Amino acid sequence: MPYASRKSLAGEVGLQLVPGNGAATSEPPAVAFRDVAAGYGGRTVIGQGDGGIDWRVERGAFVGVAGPSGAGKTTLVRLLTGQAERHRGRVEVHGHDVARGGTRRIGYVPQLGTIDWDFPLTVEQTVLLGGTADSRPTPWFSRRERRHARALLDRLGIGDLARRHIRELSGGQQQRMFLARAMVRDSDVLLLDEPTSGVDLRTRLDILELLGDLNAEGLTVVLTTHDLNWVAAHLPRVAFLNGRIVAEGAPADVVTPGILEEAYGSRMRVVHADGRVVVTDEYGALDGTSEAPHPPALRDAAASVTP
Ligand SMILES: Nc1ncnc2c1ncn2[C@@H]1O[C@H](COP(=O)(O)OP(=O)(O)OP(=O)(O)O)[C@@H](O)[C@H]1O
Repeated sequence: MPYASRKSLAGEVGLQLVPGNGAATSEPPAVAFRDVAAGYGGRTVIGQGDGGIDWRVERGAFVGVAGPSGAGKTTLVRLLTGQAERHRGRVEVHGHDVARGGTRRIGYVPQLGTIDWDFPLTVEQTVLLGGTADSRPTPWFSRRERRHARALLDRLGIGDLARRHIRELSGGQQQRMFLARAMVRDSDVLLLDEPTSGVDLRTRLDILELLGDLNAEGLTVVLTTHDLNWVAAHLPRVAFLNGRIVAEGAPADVVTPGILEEAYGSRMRVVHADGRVVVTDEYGALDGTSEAPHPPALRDAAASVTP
């Protein structure tokens, strides 16, 4: 189900969704970057120069962070998990400074390509280990923890794979396992680093549906992606990053040739057709990162549009 329809459904059952940044609330945002610069070995890769990154994600938002390779997307995510070198500024999760243990409410789904799949772990063990970042009295897991992990795996549709070795999973199943791992700590902010990479179209849609359900239940979702058309078609909000936040807003407002050129440094065309926004390269071919299907009307429009 597309995200927009899902929100209507949530509305029908009385769920109060915050559709994205800008919603009025007196509570601190789910995520806040305040004048932040960060990088590696002393080299600043985001927030260079005088202007650090100022960015906030409101509670209940569902936002995709897009930008070219090397733009700092993973670094931005790592700042939220306390794994990146912060050169200045402050990063907060629900008003708590990440540098002072504020990562407790963050659930993180890493890029699948960064995982050592030969590590001798079962699916259930991987999920359980997601809950052990805080100090625990015993090195083993309680029955309650196991039940919780099993319930999450069941909910994500892979309960029957709990005893399998992690290497035996498909890409979509791996994503679900890491989602369960991210949720096992009762996180209310989910961070996903490129969940659309290396999985097929069906799996992308399944992941989107799952994330939409979790978001409808109140979780804040922030993901990074290279897939512009997937973001434009399905997410309510997108932020473009290239060392700094270039623009942020609803796809219809910020997926524009000018902003794309500023973020990516190259000319792209943007087609509006059938109520959707589609990015193509300068020859009119659909953005190569996307496998999203597009109706013939979009392709015709893509072929005829001028930049
Ligand atoms: N561990 C590291 N040590 C040194 N430099 C790093 C490290 N990780 C990333 N970088 C550099 O930081 C910059 C930003 O990298 P980052 O991985 O955050 O970008 P990205 O937008 O996620 O890229 P991609 O889309 O290719 O994954 C790049 O120039 C990269 O080479």
